[in-house]
Amino acid sequence: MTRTILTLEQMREAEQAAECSLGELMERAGEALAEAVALGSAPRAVLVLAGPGNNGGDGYVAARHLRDRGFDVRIAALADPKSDLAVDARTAWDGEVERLGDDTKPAPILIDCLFGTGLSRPLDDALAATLMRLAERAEFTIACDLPSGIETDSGALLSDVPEYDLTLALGALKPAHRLSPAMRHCGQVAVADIGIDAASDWFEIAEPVLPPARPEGHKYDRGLVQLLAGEMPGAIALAAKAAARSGAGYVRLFTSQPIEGLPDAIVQTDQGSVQDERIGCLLVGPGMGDIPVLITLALTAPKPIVFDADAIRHVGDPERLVGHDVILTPHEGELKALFGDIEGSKADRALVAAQRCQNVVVYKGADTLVAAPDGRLGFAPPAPSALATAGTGDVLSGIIATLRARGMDAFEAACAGVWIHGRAAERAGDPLIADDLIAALPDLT
Ligand SMILES: NC(=O)C1=CN([C@@H]2O[C@H](COP(=O)(O)OP(=O)(O)OC[C@H]3O[C@@H](n4cnc5c(N)ncnc54)[C@H](OP(=O)(O)O)[C@@H]3O)[C@@H](O)[C@H]2O)[C@@H](O)CC1
Ligand SMILES: Nc1ncnc2c1ncn2[C@@H]1O[C@H](COP(=O)(O)OP(=O)(O)O)[C@@H](O)[C@H]1O
Ligand SMILES: [K+]
Repeated sequence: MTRTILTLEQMREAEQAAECSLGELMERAGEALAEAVALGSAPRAVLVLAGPGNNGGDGYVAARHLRDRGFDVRIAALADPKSDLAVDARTAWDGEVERLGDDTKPAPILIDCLFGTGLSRPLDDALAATLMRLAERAEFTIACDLPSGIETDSGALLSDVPEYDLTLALGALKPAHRLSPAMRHCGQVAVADIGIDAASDWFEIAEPVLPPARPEGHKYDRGLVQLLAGEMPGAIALAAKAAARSGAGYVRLFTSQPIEGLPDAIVQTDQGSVQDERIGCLLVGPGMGDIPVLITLALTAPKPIVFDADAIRHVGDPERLVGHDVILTPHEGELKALFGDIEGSKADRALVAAQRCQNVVVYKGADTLVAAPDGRLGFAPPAPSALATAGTGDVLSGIIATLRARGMDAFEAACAGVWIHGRAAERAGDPLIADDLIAALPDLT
């Protein structure tokens, strides 16, 4: 299922537009938090850390519901509640409230309700140290909405942040749940439906629906991927094999020097034209090296193109791509080489890049984003860090080129490719080499 992602501003608008009162939203949030804890653990000792805002308010509500479910609940508050809603929630809790500090005793279950989307500055050192200590001593840690210390729109860590077992996002995911470095601190991320109903162009990329192959179809129906080889045979071989194993009907490689060890089914030729009507998608960049003329050649083709790796560095001016049908797959360095320094969060940078070249941009990294020029932004679910090894990007561009050749729209193909790539990595294990991803592709495509 696709999960919506809302920024701080969108979240606040959605809260105001909700059909029920804000108090009711908080009641549902706290109840959902208690439910999540009860699902993860039999009744035992719980410590709720409550901040001064509405995140703290959620904590008082959760405490009440957990006590009703038989949990032995303590609350440690950083300060008295400041917001009206939090004051009401505090009033409805008739148990004791400890003052949070160096001497606060840990409990096996820790619920962090210190700060959520309203965090405006780093936690002070003593508070961050107390939070780290209590999280280390707990057996099950759960963050309400966001781990405290995380900036919701950028995913930045403003101070030391524990790694939680579970984060319960209220109403919708926030960008930080799917941006680095924050996302690795969230653990499993569940969304509580509290009655917020907001549409957004931002979402978490979900399992794709791939185009079915026509039973009576021929090889071109399944997609002809045309690769333009350059100087480095290893990278182009990975991309070609990934394209073939993603279900392309035909993978053809224009190369002046045949590459040894490729399956015979991948046709290698030094003849041919990028004008061939049957081409479903061109792929240029993996193993390209310093042959910029390949970009000029590819841009004469009236067909979709994937530009990866060296091809991205050699485009020169992003506006050169306007009017063409291109997917770009840059990592951080390649994005910077083509677009220069762009201000803002990774999400902002991805969208500015897509706008400037008027094409789909797959902005890779530990967090990968897929941006469209119309403002759609897909956030990849977490993928194994074992992907940080040479050649995995070549595999990704091969997958995306095939999905494009199979007839998927550029944005859909890019999102689907990113999702499949991450799941292939999960199957390949840790450590992995890029070739292992290819072996996992047939089951996923
Ligand atoms: N969205 C929804 O539909 C619903 C949202 N709900 C919940 O509301 C949460 C957002 O609540 P929120 O806006 O009150 O902000 P919150 O995160 O509690 O923190 C603000 C307080 O902390 C303070 N403060 C900030 N940084 C600080 C620091 N470093 N060190 C010390 N203090 C610091 C700040 O003070 P100030 O900056 O004003 O000085 C202010 O007092 C959201 O995450 C979700 O849990 C649900 O209840 C209902 C449905
Ligand atoms: N720490 C990480 N966690 C998850 N995925 C990662 C991480 N580092 C890199 N990746 C993914 O691995 C791939 C690396 O691609 P790229 O940087 O182009 O490498 P190469 O050029 O060697 O193939 C990208 O899909 C990227 O999103
Ligand atoms: K929190």
